[in-house]
This record gives sequence, C-alpha cells and structure tokens, in this order.
Amino acid sequence: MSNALLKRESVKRVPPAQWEASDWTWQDLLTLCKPRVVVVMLVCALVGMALATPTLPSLAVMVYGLAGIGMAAGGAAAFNHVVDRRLDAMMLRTSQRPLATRRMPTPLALIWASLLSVAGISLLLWQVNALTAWLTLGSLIGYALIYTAFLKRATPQNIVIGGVAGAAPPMLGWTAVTGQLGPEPLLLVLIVFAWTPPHFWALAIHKRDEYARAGVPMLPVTHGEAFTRLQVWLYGWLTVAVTLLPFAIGMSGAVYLIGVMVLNLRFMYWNWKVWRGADPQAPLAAFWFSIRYILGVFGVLLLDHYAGLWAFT
Ligand code: HEM
Ligand SMILES: CC(C)=CCC/C(C)=C/CC/C(C)=C/COP(=O)(O)OP(=O)(O)O
Repeated sequence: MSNALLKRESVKRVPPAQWEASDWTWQDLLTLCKPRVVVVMLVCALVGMALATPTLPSLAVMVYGLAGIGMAAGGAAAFNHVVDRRLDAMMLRTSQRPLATRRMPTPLALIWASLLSVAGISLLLWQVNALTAWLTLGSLIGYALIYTAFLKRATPQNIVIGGVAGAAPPMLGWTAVTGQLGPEPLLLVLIVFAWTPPHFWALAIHKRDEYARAGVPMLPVTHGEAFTRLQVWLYGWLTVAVTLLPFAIGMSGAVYLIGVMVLNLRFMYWNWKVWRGADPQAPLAAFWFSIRYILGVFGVLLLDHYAGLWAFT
C-alpha cells in the first residue's frame, strides 16, 4: 500500500459518538484494563510460579505477585487506551472504548493508569522482590510506551518486537518465586513470543481494512494479505518447535508432550487454513483458537508438572 493511502488525512472516521465527558461508568475503569487479556496473562504468570518450585508456591507470593503483575498489566493497558484514544476512535472494533467515545475525560484515565501502575510495581517491590518489580516495569514501559506510542505507528514488525512485553508474565511469575532468572523462564517467554504473530496477524488479516483506514502499518496493510498469511504459517511452525523445547530440555515430561502435540495439531490446522486463504472465516477463527491454544499450552505445562510430582510421591 502506498504511503499516500496510509496518511491519516484519507481516513474515513466512524461517526462521532454522542457522549458527554461525564457519561463514564465504573465499568469503564475496568474496560481500560483489558481485563480478559490480563486474566490470560495472569494464568501464564501463575503457571510460571508453579513451575519454579517442586512444591506449591507460597500463598503470599501468589496473591501479592498476581495482584502486582495484574495491576501493572492493567495500568499498561489503560495507558494504551490513553495513547491510542484518537486511533481507537477511527476503528469500528475499538470505537466504543471509554476514551474513544470521549465519555471519559483523558486526565481521569491517566490518573487511573498511573495509580494502577505505581500500586502494582510498589506491591511487587514491597512484598515480592526487586527483580520481579523491575522486569514488570520493563514490560509495562515496553507495551505502554515503546509498542503503543512508537512501534505500532512505525513498523509492521511492531507486534513482533512489542510481543516481548506481552510475553513476560510467565517469567514474572517464575522470578516472583525464585528471585532469579534462568533458562526455563526464558523458554516460557519464548513460547508466548513465538505465538504472538500467529495470534495477532490472524486478527489483523480480518481487520486489515480498518487498520488501513486508520493508517496503522500492520503487516497485512504494508505487505499484503498473502504475505501475512505465509507469516502466520511460518511463525506457527516456530511456535510448534519452541513448544517442544520444554520436553527436549527435560523441563516437562510425557504428559506435556502428548498434550502439546494435540494442541499443536489443532493450532497448525487453523494456521494452515489461514495460509491457504480459501476460507474467509479462517483468520478470525484462528485468532480465537490461538487464545484457547496458549491457555492449553500453559494448562498442560501445569498438569505435567503436578503429574510428575505425584508420580514421585
Ligand atoms: C504485542 C502482543 C499482542 C498483541 C499485538 C495482541 C493483540 C490483540 C488484539 C488486537 C486483540 C483484540 C482485542 C479486542 O478486540 O478487544 C487481542 C485479544 C486478546 N489477546 Fe492479544 N495481543 C498480544 C499479546 C497477547 C498476550 C501475551 C496474551 C495473553 C497471554 C493475549 C491474550 C489475548 C486475549 C485473551 C484476547 C481476547 C480478549 C477479549 O476476549 O476481548 N494477547 N490481542
Ligand atoms: C506489565 C505487563 C505484563 C504488561 C503487558 C501489558 C498488556 C496488557 C499487553 C497486552 C497486549 C495487547 C492486547 C496488545 C494489543 O494492543 P493494541 O493496542 O495493538 O490493540 P488494541 O487495538 O485492541 O488496543
């Protein structure tokens, strides 16, 4: 697509919403936190915590760790709403968000995002450990500032680089328990990192026209749909390869291997459908399956961990 078409001037905005700045509800404060995304991240963090210890993580680490990571991730998401408020208003999918409709004043969202972020990082510093707090702060800045304010508008590789921030939660869970990094938590990051392109680009294919109209240089906009479909297929294979590593390095056992192979078969079935491009419904279906897939991968990691422990007791 030519640069001219990417110019914001050519954007046909969705009709302006008829809202007053005082029409916001308490529910909107939750919406700003992207709660469903954060919940899946917390599941990954919880599995990271469990894998870090042969016994159960302490209740305090689980409660304070998940609360701190959750608040920081919610705060990062709220910053994303603030930075993207004009962009969100241009896309149908995001046009009803509290700031996009202008029903919530931006300063209020900014205060909410700051409060959550400071509370989350402080809780981790105070009750968990410094390493987890600083790594969480790095992810927060990586998503809210580096991805949202810069990369998203600058390059079709935005989500690949920005994906590092979103992939951090299992590592944050691990360091919350151990206070140190190691190959295992980095491998868990690698799994989510490799999964992010098939997860997002499948949706981006489906929403290509909206991104184009809003002038966001997502891969299907800049390099076309066929190239993006190929990338979904290739990153899908990379994800499959990376998910086999926990078994290969002896971190997980047969329960994980069997479970992840079943999940990978289904994951690659959808990625193949996307790659073929014959079914126009496939990209959206692949996107939704990608969420069940990542939950499934972390689910079988957990199952295998405790199945292994029970086998030895
Ligand atoms: C930079 C990395 C990522 C990008 C660009 C991305 C992008 C997106 C987008 C655009 C949506 C649609 C949101 C909506 O329509 O409300 C979405 C949904 C979702 N994402 Fe991601 N995502 C990323 C990383 C992650 C990660 C790491 C997780 C969890 C581990 C995750 C979990 C989800 C979930 C659960 C949804 C569904 C939300 C709902 O039901 O409304 N995403 N993602
Ligand atoms: C501290 C920590 C773990 C931070 C991670 C923060 C976090 C909630 C990341 C979410 C990833 C995501 C949904 C990206 C999409 O943003 P987008 O702006 O491209 O999508 P949108 O158009 O739906 O807003």
